[in-house]
Amino acid sequence: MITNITGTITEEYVRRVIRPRPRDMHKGDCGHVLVIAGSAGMTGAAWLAAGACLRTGSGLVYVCTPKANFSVIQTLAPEAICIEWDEALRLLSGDNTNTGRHFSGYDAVAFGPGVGTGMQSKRRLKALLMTYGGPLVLDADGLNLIAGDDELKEMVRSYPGEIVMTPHAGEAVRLLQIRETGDWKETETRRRMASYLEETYGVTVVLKGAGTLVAGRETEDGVPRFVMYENTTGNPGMAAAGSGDVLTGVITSLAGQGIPVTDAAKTGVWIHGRAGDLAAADLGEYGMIAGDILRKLPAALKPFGER
Ligand SMILES: NC(=O)C1=CN([C@@H]2O[C@H](COP(=O)(O)OP(=O)(O)OC[C@H]3O[C@@H](n4cnc5c(N)ncnc54)[C@H](O)[C@@H]3O)[C@@H](O)[C@H]2O)[C@@H](O)CC1
Ligand SMILES: Nc1ncnc2c1ncn2[C@@H]1O[C@H](COP(=O)(O)OP(=O)(O)O)[C@@H](O)[C@H]1O
Ligand SMILES: [Mg+2]
Repeated sequence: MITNITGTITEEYVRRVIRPRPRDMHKGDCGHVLVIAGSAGMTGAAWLAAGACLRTGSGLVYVCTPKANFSVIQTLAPEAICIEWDEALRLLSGDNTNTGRHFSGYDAVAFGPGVGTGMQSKRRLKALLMTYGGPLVLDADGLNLIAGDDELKEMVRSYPGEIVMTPHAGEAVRLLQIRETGDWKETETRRRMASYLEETYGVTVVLKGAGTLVAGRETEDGVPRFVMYENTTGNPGMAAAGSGDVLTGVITSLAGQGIPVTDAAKTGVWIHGRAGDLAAADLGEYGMIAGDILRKLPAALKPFGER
């Protein structure tokens, strides 16, 4: 297991990934994404993740959430399209009849924030892994479901497309089924967890927290090699409910815009942390909430879109 850091995620790097938009771009070029999130009492998780997709530049954002959440999400983010699971699955499997529009499929999908860990969520995650083969971001209850089900673990390992997992330390320990005796905040422990998760699941891993780590593979001279980067943005004001749901949306949006998932993960954590830093500068680390990080995403992204 490699625990050396390849480097840090810097503004210069982000500038290479997020480019000014071509003048003739249209919304079909910016990614159609699907966010599967929320449950009764957890509307916020769905709004924060879907809102972050919109604010990161996705062309079209579908939110799959229980019907009871629709009116809240349509009020907070009327730009998003709310759908129920049956329709999401139909579109995932390429059936676009009855949509009244041309629909060529989702460019990226997120699964997990606030969906719960019951049988219904488990069945849906299995159906998603079997039906969809594109870029997939797994967070929160998506990760908790995988941690408790060997069949899901195998489905993740054999998934034909690219996956990003975004655990916090508590979720990482569940996924690794370890009884971590070291300090979860200790640098070496965090690096070992990120590296081991990447190796175990064969996915890009975003181990969240102060100094978020991104572990994955990058190809050099045609050969994939293990890489691990540490983020340089963010602050303790982000230790607030829903901050991670915003990150899920940012990474999903970038992946849906065609950025390879390890780059989407690296760029996403930097932008998300920068938005958190802008929120802290305005409001302070005590009073800021996840919605403030979401509202600062445009300011965090703005310099990279300027010609
Ligand atoms: N408004 C909403 O709808 C919200 C919904 N949420 C959803 O609530 C569900 C439960 O997620 P939680 O993460 O709260 O619960 P978890 O039980 O997964 O994680 C919290 C536990 O992990 C421990 N932990 C250790 N290291 C940690 C670290 N570095 N960061 C965070 N926790 C660490 C904490 O002490 C705590 O005991 C998820 O589905 C999540 O998406 C949350 O995102 C909060 C907001
Ligand atoms: N002390 C900190 N410094 C920097 N970033 C932090 C800090 N605490 C939390 N964060 C960030 O906030 C987010 C929290 O995500 P998560 O634990 O999943 O919250 P939630 O599930 O409530 O949305 C992560 O992106 C994490 O990196
Ligand atoms: Mg979370």
